Amino acid sequence: MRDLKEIREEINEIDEKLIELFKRRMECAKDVGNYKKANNIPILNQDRENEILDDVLVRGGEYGYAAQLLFSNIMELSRALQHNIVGSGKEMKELIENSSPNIPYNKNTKVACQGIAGANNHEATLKIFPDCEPQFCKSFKDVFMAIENGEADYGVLPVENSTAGSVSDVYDLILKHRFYIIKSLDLPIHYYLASIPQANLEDIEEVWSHPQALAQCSDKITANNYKTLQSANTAVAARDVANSKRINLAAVCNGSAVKEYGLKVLAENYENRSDNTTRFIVISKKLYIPENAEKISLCFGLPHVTGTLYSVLCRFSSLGLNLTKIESRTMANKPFEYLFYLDFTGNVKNDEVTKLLCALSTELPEFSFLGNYEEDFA
Ligand SMILES: O=C(O)C(=O)C[C@]1(C(=O)O)C=C[C@@H](O)C=C1
Repeated sequence: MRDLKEIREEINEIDEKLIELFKRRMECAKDVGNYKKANNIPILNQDRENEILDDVLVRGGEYGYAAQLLFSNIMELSRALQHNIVGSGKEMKELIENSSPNIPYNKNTKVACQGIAGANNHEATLKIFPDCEPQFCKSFKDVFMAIENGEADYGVLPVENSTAGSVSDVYDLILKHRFYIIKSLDLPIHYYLASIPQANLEDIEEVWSHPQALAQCSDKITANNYKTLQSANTAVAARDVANSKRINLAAVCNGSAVKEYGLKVLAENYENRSDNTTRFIVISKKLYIPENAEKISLCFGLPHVTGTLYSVLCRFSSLGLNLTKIESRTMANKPFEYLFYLDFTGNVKNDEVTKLLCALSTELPEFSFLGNYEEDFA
């Protein structure tokens, strides 16, 4: 067996050559970039890349697939360099530069949320916009429509719960409308099992609530063998239980709904997990990027090329930006084609981040920058 020190010396020797070759290759890519700029030729040449990848697969022998991965990353870097030379993504750059850091708000600002008084959405809305009179909408879709039609300035929406997972309807609407996300709030959610004042815990046979709340409280509901019925939201469940006058019924709802609809608390902290938290976002037609923004959201489709998602993720991680969320949703009318929604840590004030977004905006189909915002914790 060879001595470790000796092998490492050989690796150092090879790396020295590799780095020189890599630098030479990047200089060539730069020259091609200048040529493409002068002749108005697109940066990406998929046929040329495929030709190179096919070639390295064969020449790489037993390391053929690894060699393909290496070269697809090298070409990704070479394209990134060329995008800089050409000045791709001007619109993206302007969009970011023209955004304002302060989110305007006073008590007359129109804020839309789904549900009725006492719902979790209402609570989140008041936490973010303390003195506002929310415009209650029947559905998440109506919140988006209120923004679309200019009836509301902002919309507050739940996107994810720590127990029950993503609110997929909201992600579908985000991808459809592509409004900007200008803030997020993590709100701890505690539930009560509540009934009309005449009822006792032993009387309960059936529980009403929103499907997400039923999922977040599934342990106790299942243990008690309760029948469940889905409501439009937790406050609607509370209101309907109050109106039903039935003693065998209870709602899973929050403290505001208990008060709002005069219910009796039968059990507290009904959620499966004590750290039960829901993440809400604020959407807006106008882009605001606060000074201390720390989360970047974007979405895109993928060209039918092996490893594209991987190489896009690599480009973020090479800038030290971590992926914190990824959702894939099927495209409308295109079975088995996907749109991706992603959250990364980071701030677009970093020049390298803006350059990356500019490059991606010209390379990826259906690309949208959805915002760069602060994350608050209630
Ligand atoms: O040959 C080109 O057109 C280049 O720009 C070079 C290169 C490469 O790095 O090999 C980079 C981008 C293209 O998509 C194809 C190939």
